[in-house]
Amino acid sequence: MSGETDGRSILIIEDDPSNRRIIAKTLSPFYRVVMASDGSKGVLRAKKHRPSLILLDINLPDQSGFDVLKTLKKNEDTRDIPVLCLTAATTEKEEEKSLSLGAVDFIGKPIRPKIVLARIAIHIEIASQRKSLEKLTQQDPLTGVNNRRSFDKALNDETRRARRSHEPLSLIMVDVDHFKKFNDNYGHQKGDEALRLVATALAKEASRAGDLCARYGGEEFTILLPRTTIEAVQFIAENCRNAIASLAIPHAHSESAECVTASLGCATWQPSGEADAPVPNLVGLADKALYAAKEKGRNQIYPALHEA
Ligand SMILES: Nc1nc2c(ncn2[C@@H]2O[C@H](COP(=O)(O)OP(=O)(O)OP(=O)(O)O)[C@@H](O)[C@H]2O)c(=O)[nH]1
Repeated sequence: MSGETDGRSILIIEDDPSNRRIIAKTLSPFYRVVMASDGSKGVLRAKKHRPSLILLDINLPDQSGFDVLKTLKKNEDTRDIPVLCLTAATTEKEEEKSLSLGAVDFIGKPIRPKIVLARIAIHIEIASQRKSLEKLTQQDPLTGVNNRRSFDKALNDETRRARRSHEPLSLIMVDVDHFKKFNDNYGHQKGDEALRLVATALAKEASRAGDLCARYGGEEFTILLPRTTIEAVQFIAENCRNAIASLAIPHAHSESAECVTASLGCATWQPSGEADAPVPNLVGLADKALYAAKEKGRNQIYPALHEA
């Protein structure tokens, strides 16, 4: 262990002050330590601090540690945080219950500091490897932005969220213009480089929390914009178009400009509030708008054809 926290933190949910002190003293040279003396405070601090790991005492004054564990596992913000359970009365039943509710491990009291430290280190390492793997499965390897699979999932999640909140959901489809000619004249490696630059420029424009920029396939990208109105999406699309043209990647064989440009189509869904109202095919609508932008001469945006 390096002796530095590296931004990693541990939340200790334990009612016994002397145990809290021993654990905190053991951990503080290596981790930032946050403490809570009961289950309710523990859940609140877990949501607020999003610690790297939680040490959870099973016997708490206000509620059982099992209930805290259930709450943590149900909540989107805390469910992926590894939880290590602690208890004095180690019975097989308790141990089995903790693990089946989603705890990663179980430590019996009295606390043996070196064992606690070693187990924490193992579980933090596993969690960090899992995070890296998860990121890899969501990323397009060429450009580093989200991949199609990640986009499909986000579209599904955001559609459900928009239905619940009645907030608008917008989508932009982006297609690089005359890209076949770019590859044919400058080569595939230069083509790949151009796609990377375009992706980075688009990701910068879609940087609000919840926005998602993804490579939809080939030289086509998509931007998902929750809580974005039909007017706002056009503004963002125009910024994206401008950001790509401003890269000034020479494209002497384009019929639209002297540099790499893109055409963009927008679509917006404003949920009506009726629970069974049909969900529009946002990708299809944005694709139609994109086609219209291409037809009109490329290097331009085409607004949503109609409010879906
Ligand atoms: N370098 C590179 N090229 C790609 C990649 N994926 C797709 N392409 C190329 O993108 C080009 C897309 O060509 P088309 O679909 O004909 O479209 P276009 O030439 O851009 O024409 P318009 O879209 O009508 O403006 C093809 O030549 C593909 O080979 C990639 O990962 N790297």
